[in-house]
Amino acid sequence: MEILEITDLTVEGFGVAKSSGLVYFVKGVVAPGDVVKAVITSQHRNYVEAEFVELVQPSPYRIEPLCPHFSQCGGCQLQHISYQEQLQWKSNFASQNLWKLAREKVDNVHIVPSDLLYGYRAKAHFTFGEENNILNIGYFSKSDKWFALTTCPILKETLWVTAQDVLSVLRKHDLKSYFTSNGTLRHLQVRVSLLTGEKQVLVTFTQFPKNFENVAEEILSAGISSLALHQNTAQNKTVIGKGATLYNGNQYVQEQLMGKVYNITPVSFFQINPVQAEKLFSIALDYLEPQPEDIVFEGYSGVGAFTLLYAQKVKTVIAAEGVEEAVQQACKNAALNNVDNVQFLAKPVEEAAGSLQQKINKVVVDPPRNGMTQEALNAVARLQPERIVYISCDPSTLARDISRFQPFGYSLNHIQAIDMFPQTTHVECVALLIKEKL
Ligand SMILES: C[S@@+](CC[C@H](N)C(=O)[O-])C[C@H]1O[C@@H](n2cnc3c(N)ncnc32)[C@H](O)[C@@H]1O
Repeated sequence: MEILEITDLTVEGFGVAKSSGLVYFVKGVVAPGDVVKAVITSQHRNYVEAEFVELVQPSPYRIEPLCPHFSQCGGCQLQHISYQEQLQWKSNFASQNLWKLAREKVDNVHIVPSDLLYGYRAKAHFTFGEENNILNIGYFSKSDKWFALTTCPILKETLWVTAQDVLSVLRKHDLKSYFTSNGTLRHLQVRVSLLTGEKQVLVTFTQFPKNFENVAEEILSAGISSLALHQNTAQNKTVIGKGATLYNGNQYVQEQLMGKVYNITPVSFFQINPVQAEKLFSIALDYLEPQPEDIVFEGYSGVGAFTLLYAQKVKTVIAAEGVEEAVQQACKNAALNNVDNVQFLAKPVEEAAGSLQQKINKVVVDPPRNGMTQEALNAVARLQPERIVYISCDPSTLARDISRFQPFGYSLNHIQAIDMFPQTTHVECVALLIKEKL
């Protein structure tokens, strides 16, 4: 048995400790500042894996987690430490990555806190399963076992109530779950609009029930304005597959960001915490410093959530997004907001950035978690924009990409983090890269 002082947490929520020149990764509910007893589970050349056994001395940052599923769930890795300490962890995580991967020294990356510590998520997806033979909604645990939910406090209250209403309808129809009972019901996704209060539901099946029209009608009559039933036969846990989608009620719900309105379908990517997204985008807007003569290239533009916020302040925007459906949606959103100076390209950034004819003077990128490919990054750097605004949901891939932009003459000028997902280890950042004048 080892006695270890936990000094940090990994993104997965494992404790980090150092002892006798070795780094320990400790599984279990531990907090920075804890002194714990742990048992070694495997030994590697320069690190050791261990499992928490008992607390010797609790960290001063420890608090009682609000959610009864906390130890099992794995979705909220930081719920047991104070909010101030969560923010500190996120800021350190960004600083450490910037130094380790890009040799950019930024002490205490400024982080914008969230006003809501719980009840902030406007969209969630659940997996169906049975507990004591009763259909329920749940999540997969840290050890990949399905468990039924009695609550999920990071969700908006109306979202949770809507999920329960849909569940009641499905229970009446005696449907069984795919993942625990070989039935047909797979996932339930719910979104609530902060702008209109509309509720949007997506139910996925391996096979539609024979009476699906009745099921749809009953779900709609529970106060849901937009419903999609989707068929997915994939033998994995993906929500959306290749099967048909049947829309009932409205195809869209409307959401708003900084005065712009967006139609969102059940399969569109859209910010799940619109309040914090506005803070994120206003920092990105500051960094972009849009001017009437600017020609901007935006990569990974999704449904145009950020694009529409600055387009009318610049001359032209060329925006590239890899998912065709999102591009169609972006065009509709532009029209809805009378924005007519954006050309949306349904192309990967790798291809789009390399084929531009115009001189681009500013770039915005908002890639997925794994960051930019070297090919996309080269194509963007070759445009030689004077500034690049990089929106990122993973400080480690952000730092890696900053280091890849450095040989092209770019360096980090400003960076801020925004807490979009309190209680979790997710950190969103906006960075401004400026091209040095030779
Ligand atoms: C983090 S989202 C950003 C979306 C948008 N900026 C927003 O806030 O709504 C990343 C987007 O990049 C798209 N994407 C992923 N790889 C891509 C690629 N190689 N080229 C273009 N778009 C890509 C995804 O479909 C997704 O819409």
